[in-house]
This record gives sequence, C-alpha cells and structure tokens, in this order.
Amino acid sequence: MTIKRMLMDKMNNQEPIAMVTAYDFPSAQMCESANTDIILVGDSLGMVVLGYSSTIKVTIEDMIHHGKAVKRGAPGTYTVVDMPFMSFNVSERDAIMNAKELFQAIEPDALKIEGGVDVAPTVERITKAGIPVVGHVGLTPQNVNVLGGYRVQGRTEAEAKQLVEDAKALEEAGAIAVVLECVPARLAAKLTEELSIPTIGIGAGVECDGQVLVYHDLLQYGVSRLPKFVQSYANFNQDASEAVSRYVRDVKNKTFPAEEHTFQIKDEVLKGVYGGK
Ligand SMILES: Nc1nc(=O)c2c([nH]1)NC[C@@H]1CN(c3ccc(C(=O)N[C@@H](CCC(=O)O)C(=O)O)cc3)CN21
Ligand SMILES: CC(C)C(=O)C(=O)O
Ligand SMILES: [Mg+2]
Repeated sequence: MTIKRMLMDKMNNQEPIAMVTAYDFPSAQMCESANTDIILVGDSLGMVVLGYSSTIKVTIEDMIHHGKAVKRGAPGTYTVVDMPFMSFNVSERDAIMNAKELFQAIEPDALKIEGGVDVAPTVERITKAGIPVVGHVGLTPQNVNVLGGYRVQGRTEAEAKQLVEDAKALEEAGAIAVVLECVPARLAAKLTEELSIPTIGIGAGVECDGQVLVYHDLLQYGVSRLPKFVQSYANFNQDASEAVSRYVRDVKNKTFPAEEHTFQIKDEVLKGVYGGK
C-alpha cells in the first residue's frame, strides 16, 4: 500500500497515526516492533545525536547516513525523511535534484519539507516528479533564526490566518499530510477538520489525525530539557548514567571483568610460550 493510501485510510477510519522520529538501526528496530505507523528520519538528529544547537548544520549526507540505518532497522515500516536546511529553497532545480538524491539513496516512502505557501510550488514539482511529500508548518525549526526561538506559532489572528493559508497551499500542492508543530490545540483542531489530508501534530493537541514525538524525548535519552509538549515514557538518562558509573567503578575496583567474562587457555600452551614457570 502507498503511504498516501495508508494515511488516508487511517484518517477516514479515525485511527490516530503514530509517528516517531528516529535516526538509527536500534531505534528503528524498536519502533518497528512497537507497530509505529511511520518513522520520521528527522533533521532534529542534528540536535539530538550530533550535538548541534539547531538543525541548520544538518546536510544531505547526514540524512542519507541516518536514513539508510533506519531502513535497515525497520524494513517493514513506512519512512519519511526530512529535507535539510537550504536543500529545497535555493532553486526549484536544486530542490528536485536533492529530493532525487535522498529518495534514490534511502528509498523512503516520502520526504518532508518545512514551510507553507512559499514552498508549495516545490512540493507540487517534487510530487509530480514521483516523490510523495509531507508538509510541515507552525514552528519550523529551520527558521529558528528568523522566528527568534522555538516558540508556539499561530497565536495572533494574522499568524493563525497565515498558518491556515500555508496548510491549504500544501494540500493544494499535493502534500500527503502536514505536520503541525507548536500550534494552539483549538487552531489545530479546526485545521484538521478543514483539511482533506491528515494532520500530524507535535505540540498541537489531541484533535490532530496523528502525533509525532522524537524517540529520544519519549525515552529521556540524551536530551536534557524537554519541550512542554513531550510526554516521556522512560528515563534512559538516569538508567544509563547509573549503569556507566557502576561500570567505571567496577573497572577501578577490578571487580570487572569477573571469571565468567574471561577465556581460558591450556597450561601446556602457556608453558610452550613462557616456559615451565
Ligand atoms: N529533542 C528534540 N525534540 C524536538 O521535538 C525537536 C528537537 N529536538 N529539535 C528540533 C525541533 C526543535 N523543537 C523544539 C524545541 C524546543 C521547544 C521549546 O522549548 N518550546 C517551549 C515553548 C515556549 C512557548 O512558546 O511557550 C516549551 O517550553 O516547550 C519547542 C520545539 C522541536 N524539535
Ligand atoms: C519533530 C519532527 C516533526 C521533525 O521535523 C524532526 O524530528 O526533525
Ligand atoms: Mg525536522
């Protein structure tokens, strides 16, 4: 089934779409075994696993490196890959060639592009070239230096109207779904009702057709401060910190490795090498 068909079926049957952002083989395996509907190889990988302070330094090569690992870990799960900063808005030609490169190298089901009215013609061109596209409006982290921070979007009447126009332009351009990031819940609910394509929310309330969260946020794994919209379901930071500290202590104490972690050699072999002492 195409990703578009799957998304439309879930929307029409009112079955919420569960999406997780993941970046590597083990996390993809975990998402697949947990029946995640879609794995997003998000450019948030720049912040979460590469340690950048924004998503701006993420490259096509980074996306390919992580995207391929995710596909190996989750061969049976739908995947969407983010087009990184400046890979789709320099020129239409560049956008198409970059989409081609990502789509051929990773073989995902769709690509995702941040932006609304401004990128709609690009979304249409890429879609017509044969690559399904997911839109992304509201807080678009690639614009953090213009927006002035990671803040809720669409709170004023002017901003809310623009957001609605952006989402409609994406729908019109043929986008298969649209991510709503950090949008007031009641605005997201209205928009979800109005659009014919599914909305996938992050910080956009429960009325969206689906939800997306970052794997490392769900698990409190590596990330320190969690945005307000995150529900964490585990605390890997605490478990990992305790575990690694215990390992370091055991090495210093020589209580690790123990007998059961070591390999044996016959006496006569050792004698042959070092003599009869
Ligand atoms: N780990 C992680 N999770 C994400 O969801 C995520 C990333 N990284 N990196 C890329 C973007 C950046 N995102 C962010 C980052 C911070 C906030 C944040 O701190 N927001 C404030 C809201 C302030 C307000 O306007 O009221 C918060 O307190 O939640 C929101 C989205 C979402 N994306
Ligand atoms: C948070 C989601 C929507 C995203 O774009 C990412 O993980 O990069
Ligand atoms: Mg992203």
